[in-house]
Amino acid sequence: MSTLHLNEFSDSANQAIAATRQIVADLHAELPRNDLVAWTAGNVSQRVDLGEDAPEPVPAVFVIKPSGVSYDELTASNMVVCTLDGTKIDDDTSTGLSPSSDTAAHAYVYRHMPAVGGVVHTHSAYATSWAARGEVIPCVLTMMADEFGGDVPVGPFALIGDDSIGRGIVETLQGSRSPAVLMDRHGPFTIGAGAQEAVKAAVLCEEVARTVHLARAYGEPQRIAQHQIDALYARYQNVYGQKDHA
Ligand SMILES: O=C(CO)[C@@H](O)[C@H](O)COP(=O)(O)O
Repeated sequence: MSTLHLNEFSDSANQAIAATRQIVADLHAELPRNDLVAWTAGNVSQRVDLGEDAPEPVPAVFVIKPSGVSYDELTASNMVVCTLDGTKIDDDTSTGLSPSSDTAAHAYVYRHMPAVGGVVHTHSAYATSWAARGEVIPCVLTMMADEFGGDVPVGPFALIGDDSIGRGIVETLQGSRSPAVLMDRHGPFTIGAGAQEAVKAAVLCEEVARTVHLARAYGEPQRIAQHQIDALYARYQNVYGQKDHA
């Protein structure tokens, strides 16, 4: 198939893509702000559903950062637009501006988890130290029950560059309440309804990785009973926060 260009999409699709490029560029600033990344090693993406405006066979695209570019230099105009097979479209960025090296993993998640609208990857220090040991973070804090609905699971060891990481994320998170997976000896990947929710999960994943690590330095924290985890999860997911307020 020849390279798609943005001008093949409808006006409303272009507006949705432009808005998403701004959202994804802005959310990348949260990674260094929350101390989740070193240098350029972390990325955020968000799906754009094109609905009835889709030029067949492209029902959705996603927006992700270019690889290896400083967070300070990320703007809406250098966010890369890809089809769900991970191919960059002609998106008015330079042809030399390659998407993140984790693009194939994000694309695999979008293809296999239709409810997921945002994906984040970081190498945040404490979560990555659990990943380095291949150790599940046990649900010993109410915040974990709230956000993750249980333990933060570990996914398989997988090499970067093809579908392997994406397959590991999907295998681990499909059917799980957790929006975070610690990929074995790599680091955390998080998902959400949109990129903002996935960034939130990345921030909270690092927070619970840090606090459980600190707790274990002085003792053996106890896992919360399953019925209490279920009650906390139900309350946080359904009652916490403001109604009709992002
Ligand atoms: O884990 C790795 C590399 O080992 C990746 O997560 C990269 O560190 C992400 O960098 P970008 O290509 O997104 O800039």
